[in-house]
Amino acid sequence: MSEKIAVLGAGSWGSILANLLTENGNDVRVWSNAPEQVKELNEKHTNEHYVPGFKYSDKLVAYDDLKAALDGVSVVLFVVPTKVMRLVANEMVAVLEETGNKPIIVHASKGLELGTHKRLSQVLEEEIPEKNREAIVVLSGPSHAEEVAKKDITLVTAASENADAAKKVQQLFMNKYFRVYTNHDVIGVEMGAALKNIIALGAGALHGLGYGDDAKAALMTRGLAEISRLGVALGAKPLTFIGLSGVGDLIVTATSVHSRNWRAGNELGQGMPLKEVIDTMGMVIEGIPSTQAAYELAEQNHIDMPITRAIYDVLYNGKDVKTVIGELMDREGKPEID
Ligand SMILES: NC(=O)C1=CN([C@@H]2O[C@H](COP(=O)(O)OP(=O)(O)OC[C@H]3O[C@@H](n4cnc5c(N)ncnc54)[C@H](O)[C@@H]3O)[C@@H](O)[C@H]2O)C=CC1
Ligand SMILES: O=C(CO)COP(=O)(O)O
Repeated sequence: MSEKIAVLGAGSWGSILANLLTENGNDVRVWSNAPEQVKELNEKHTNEHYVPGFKYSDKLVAYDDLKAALDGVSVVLFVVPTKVMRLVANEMVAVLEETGNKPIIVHASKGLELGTHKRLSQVLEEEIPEKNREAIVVLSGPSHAEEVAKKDITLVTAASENADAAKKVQQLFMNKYFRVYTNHDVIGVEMGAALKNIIALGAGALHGLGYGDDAKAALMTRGLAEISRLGVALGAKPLTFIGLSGVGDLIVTATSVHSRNWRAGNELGQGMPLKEVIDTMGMVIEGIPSTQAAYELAEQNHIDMPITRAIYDVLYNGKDVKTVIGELMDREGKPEID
C-alpha cells in the first residue's frame, strides 16, 4: 500500500515519522514553516538542530509551501506543538477548501490546549469541517524520535472512533521495528499522552535533586493514579492507563534522558531557572503548558491531583521543588485506592 502523505511539522518527531513513512514505501512530503530547514532536508538530508547526525531518506521531500505539500494527499499527519495545532489546522483547511481532497487526519502530538483544556483531536475536530476530513486518528505511545531513528523496537497505538481509519494508519506505520496497535479509547490515549509529561518533569526534578529509585517509582505510580483519576472522570476507559499510552509512555518519558520533559525537570531540580531551561532546550517541552491545563481541569472537575498541583506550584508560583516535595510528604495518610 503506497499513499501520498503530508507531515506537518519537521521537528524531531515529525521528521522521523516522515522518514519512517517514506521508508515504508509512501510518497511523503514533510512541511515546515522554516525555509532554512526545508533547504537542509532537501539538499543535505539532515535536520541537525532536531536529530543531530541522522541521515534522512533521499526520497523524503520537504516543502515550505503548504499548498504544494498537501497536493493530492490522502493522509495528513500533524506533529506540531500543541500551542500551534489550531493555527496549523486552520491553515490546512484553507488549502483543502481549494484543492478539494478529504484526507484521513492523524496527529502524533501530546498536550492539552491552554485556555480551552481541550484534547488535540477535539481541537482538530473543531477546526477541520467534516467535508474536509475522512476521520481523525491519534498516534501515541512510548516513542522517542532518537530511538525510532536508530530503528530500535517501538510500539505505539492508533486510536480513533473510526475503526477502519485506525486500521489503515496501523498498516501505514507498521514495519519490522515499529509495531502499531489499534484502540478506540481516544480520550484515554490522549489524556495519558498529555499528562505523563507532567510526571516526567517531576521525575527529572527528583533525579536532579539526587533522590533514589524508591522516590521515582513512588512518583510514577502515584502519578499514574492521578492521571487515571482525571482521565476516567473525563470519559476514558481505566484499562487504557495500563496500556502503551498510559503506563508505557509514563515509563519511557519519566526515565529516559531522551525526554525533553525529563531533562527540563532534571535541570529545574539542579537549580536552573525555568526561563533558562526553556530557552536552552530548543525544542518543545509540552509538560509545562500541560501542567497548567491539567491543574485547571482538575480544579474545575474537583479531581484531586496533588502531584500536578505541586508541579504547578513550582512552574507557575515560583515554589522550590524541595518545598513541594515536603508538602506532599506532610499530607495526612490516605487509602491507596479511592
Ligand atoms: N520528540 C519526540 O520524540 C516525540 C514528540 N512527540 C510530540 O510531538 C509533538 C512535536 O514534538 P517534537 O517534534 O519533539 O517538537 P520539536 O520542538 O522538535 O519540533 C516542533 C516543530 O514544530 C514546528 N513549528 C512550531 N510552530 C509552528 C508553526 N506555527 N507552524 C508550523 N510548524 C511549527 C517547529 O518549527 C519544529 O519544527 C509534541 O506534541 C511532542 O509531545 C510525541 C512523541 C515523541
Ligand atoms: O512523548 C514522548 C515519548 O513517548 C517524548 O517525550 P518528550 O517530549 O519529553 O521528549
